[in-house]
Amino acid sequence: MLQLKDVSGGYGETWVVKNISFHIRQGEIFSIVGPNGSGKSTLLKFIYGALPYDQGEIYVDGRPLHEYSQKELAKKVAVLPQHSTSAFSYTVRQIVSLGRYPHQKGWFHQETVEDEKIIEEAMKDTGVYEFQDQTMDALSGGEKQRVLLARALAQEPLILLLDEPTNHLDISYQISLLNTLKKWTKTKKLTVLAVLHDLNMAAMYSDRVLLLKDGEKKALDKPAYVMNKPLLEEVYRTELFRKEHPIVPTPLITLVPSMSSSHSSSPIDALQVTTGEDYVHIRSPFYWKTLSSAVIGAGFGWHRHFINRHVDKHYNADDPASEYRTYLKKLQIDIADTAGMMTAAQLDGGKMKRRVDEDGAVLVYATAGTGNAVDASLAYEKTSLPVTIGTINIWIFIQGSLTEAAFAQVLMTATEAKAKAMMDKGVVDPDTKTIATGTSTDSVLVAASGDDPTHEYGGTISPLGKKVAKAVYDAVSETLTNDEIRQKETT
Ligand SMILES: Nc1ncnc2c1ncn2[C@@H]1O[C@H](COP(=O)(O)OP(=O)(O)OP(=O)(O)O)[C@@H](O)[C@H]1O
Repeated sequence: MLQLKDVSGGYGETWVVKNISFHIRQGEIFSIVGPNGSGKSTLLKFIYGALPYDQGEIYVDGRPLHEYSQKELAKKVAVLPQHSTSAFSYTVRQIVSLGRYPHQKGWFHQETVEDEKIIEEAMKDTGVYEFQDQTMDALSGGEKQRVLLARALAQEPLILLLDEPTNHLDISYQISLLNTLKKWTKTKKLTVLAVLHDLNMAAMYSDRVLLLKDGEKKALDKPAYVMNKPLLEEVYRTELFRKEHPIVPTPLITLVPSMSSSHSSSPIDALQVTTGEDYVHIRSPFYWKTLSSAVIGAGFGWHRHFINRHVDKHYNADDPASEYRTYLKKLQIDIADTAGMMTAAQLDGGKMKRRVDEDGAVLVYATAGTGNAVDASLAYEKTSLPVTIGTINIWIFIQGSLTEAAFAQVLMTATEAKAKAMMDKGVVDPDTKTIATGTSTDSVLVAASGDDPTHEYGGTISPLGKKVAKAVYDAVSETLTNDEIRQKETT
């Protein structure tokens, strides 16, 4: 649909675009990204004929660009430029109607019923229909942008060129615009070429991305390959991080503010433990990166308050998370900073274990009740829900940074160590009468202080895994002993 072969050019003698080639297929969303001044807008200007290029050739729908008259080109290519001067005294509808101009015949450019239908559809799709009778000067920057997009759509082009289309738009219109474009690539076979500054928008919506630097092609591929940390760091000359989007299969690029992440003393030593009537509170002066199944703050997060709350064995709330938030408010602890667990087990039976070596320190805190002990291998036979006290909560604080793989491996290591502790203590599933591997409501939290060292692995025989396994085994074994003693005392 749109092909560039070795295109170079610029302003006067200096080429700001150098030897660019690509072929965009029909229905594709293709974006151009790159730092300021890398030649993105200039390349777009070549394609819509606003600036002559010095070398190479551009083909639109298979035909060389220079063979098109302006009107012929306007039937195939519509543009939403970065800076456009719009006629302020015209109404929205009049501006959008201009999009039909290349399709109208005769001297008077009479609007047909078909034209009217297309104009209305374009206004509706861009959310400007309700102010169609207002003049452009009465609109905000974002609204004007949407009117100009409606005009470009009314043109019914084969190819839509957009230069930073989301510039003035609030986030809901950014998403809505890109969703609309995506829809049109499917329903109308529209081909989209967009200059985008937002790498995440480019990654989420583009089929392919061209990365430019100083007018040259640095990469041209699917977003998963172009959004490559070392490559982007080199091109943008800044430190950034790549993560995977939590909902859709696309990379997410994030920036890191310049903050010192090293702590003056051991981060484990900086943890303060306080005990209330019905809770144990571990607080830190700084945030820890956590992965947990806590009631509050589950999943990946950043926290500096860790609460293990004791509740009565008959505790029953319709919405435990909401009830827990009310509880934290009463304690005047900031919910956003908190990972909070619950247990009906006695908190004073909890155990803390610390392990230190040259690779840093690990602190494990565990509480245990075993009334709901389960043998995982026979859990499929169970039909009843947990009714008695019985949760093992394990918190693992690790000095250093963890890769995502290490987080996953630490969870495995801790689970294996817990299961072995249960086995050695002879904890039995009350239904199956076989050795239990955990309880049905166990919860775990892994927290990393975020400074040095970086732990690549957390498996059982890695330096980190060895410390975690031993500390979890010891903490769980001892808290199980306490639970056992308590049960004997109460029976
Ligand atoms: N009209 C012009 N006359 C002379 N030089 C220009 C002109 N427009 C742009 N340039 C220069 O060409 C280079 C590429 O500019 P261009 O606008 O294509 O970059 P860009 O990648 O779109 O940048 P931005 O992200 O800042 O919009 C820059 O060095 C710029 O200064």
